Amino acid sequence: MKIVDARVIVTCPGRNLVTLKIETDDGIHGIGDATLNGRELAVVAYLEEHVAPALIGRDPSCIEDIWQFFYRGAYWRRGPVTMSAIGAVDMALWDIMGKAAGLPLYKLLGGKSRDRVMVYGHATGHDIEGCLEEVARHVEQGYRAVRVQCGIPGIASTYGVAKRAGERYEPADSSLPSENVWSTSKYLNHAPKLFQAVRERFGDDLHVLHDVHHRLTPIEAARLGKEVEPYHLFWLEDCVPAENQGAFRLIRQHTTTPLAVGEVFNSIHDCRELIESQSIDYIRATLTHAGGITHVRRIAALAELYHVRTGFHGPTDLSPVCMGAALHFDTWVPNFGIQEHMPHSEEIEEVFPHAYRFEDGHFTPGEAPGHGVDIDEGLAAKYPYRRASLPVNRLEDGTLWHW
Ligand SMILES: O=C(O)C(=O)C[C@H](O)[C@H](O)CO
Ligand SMILES: [Mg+2]
Repeated sequence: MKIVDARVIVTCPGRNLVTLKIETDDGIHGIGDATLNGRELAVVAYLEEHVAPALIGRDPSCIEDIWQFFYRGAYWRRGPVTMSAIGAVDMALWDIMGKAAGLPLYKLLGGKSRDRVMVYGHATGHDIEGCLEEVARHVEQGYRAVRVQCGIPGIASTYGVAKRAGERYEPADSSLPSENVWSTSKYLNHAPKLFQAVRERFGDDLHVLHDVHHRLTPIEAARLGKEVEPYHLFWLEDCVPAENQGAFRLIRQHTTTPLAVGEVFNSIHDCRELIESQSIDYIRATLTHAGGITHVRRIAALAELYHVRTGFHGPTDLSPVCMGAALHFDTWVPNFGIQEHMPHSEEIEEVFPHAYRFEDGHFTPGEAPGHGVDIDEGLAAKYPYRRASLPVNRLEDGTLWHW
């Protein structure tokens, strides 16, 4: 089998999504997600100029060699643009090989380690009461695990809170970055009250998660982790920016609240120290942004040695293609923890027909060969690209902060 075509499809059914489609001479095609939120066209250019032409004529079954070719062979290693491009190629090749073998991807990876994949949904509210209503809605839908985020008194807007009640939260909310204001002290005073209210209303069994979105310093994160211990969070996510992996040791020394990190990581080198020092509990690096299945399974294997489990990033800025591939990975990987789930809009679901299904707080990947997700190119063409940027964040005195 040989690759005869590789092309990039950009579509914006409510948000930009980038898909690589690889076709072979025996009529099998595979697709991969290459969406890098707010920087979509950078990956498109990388794929179109440097990757797609070099794929033509290659044997798609040489998944490892093709991965090495684009990683080592590029000389300029790592980074979100390169690794998202490699991730899309890798996902598409696994899809092709699953279809060629007539097997769902999880069987190629090593088979089922579980019957279904637990996911967490997002509850967001302008205040604690609004958030509790959203938690209740998720519980009614069957979710066993819910991420809770709410507005902070005295701060006009913050990460994870939808503009209007009942609306979906989409962070890439304007053409150029909108500006948020942040106050660590107001946040730290308020956040524990939310978890207390969730426990009082929903009891002990619900898994409760929270995303700090990189805003604290290590000692502030240590304070938060320690203060919220009575509420038994499933995890506290991205409590500090993680360029300094050693910083997590300090947080770890102070708290038993489980820590999750890694949605912005692109390679095993971004988390090796975090994992080996046993400073975290969940690794969130995704198939799309961290070099695809071939690379993320190396991360998962390292993590397994240190009792670290997977908790893949799964926002709407990753397409159903990534979600489908992730659900196969989750079904197989021995050290699975949880999978994030932000439902895509109906328009997006129509553009990407898929075999995966939600039922009772869990997903199953389906039995279709490959990852089980396809793209309706005719429909995709009806939604042209629109530039959209993630916000930036400033402290109350104007200092640019982590968003
Ligand atoms: O889903 C999460 O945990 C996020 O933090 C979502 C991110 O803000 C989003 O993917 C940025 O593109
Ligand atoms: Mg996050």
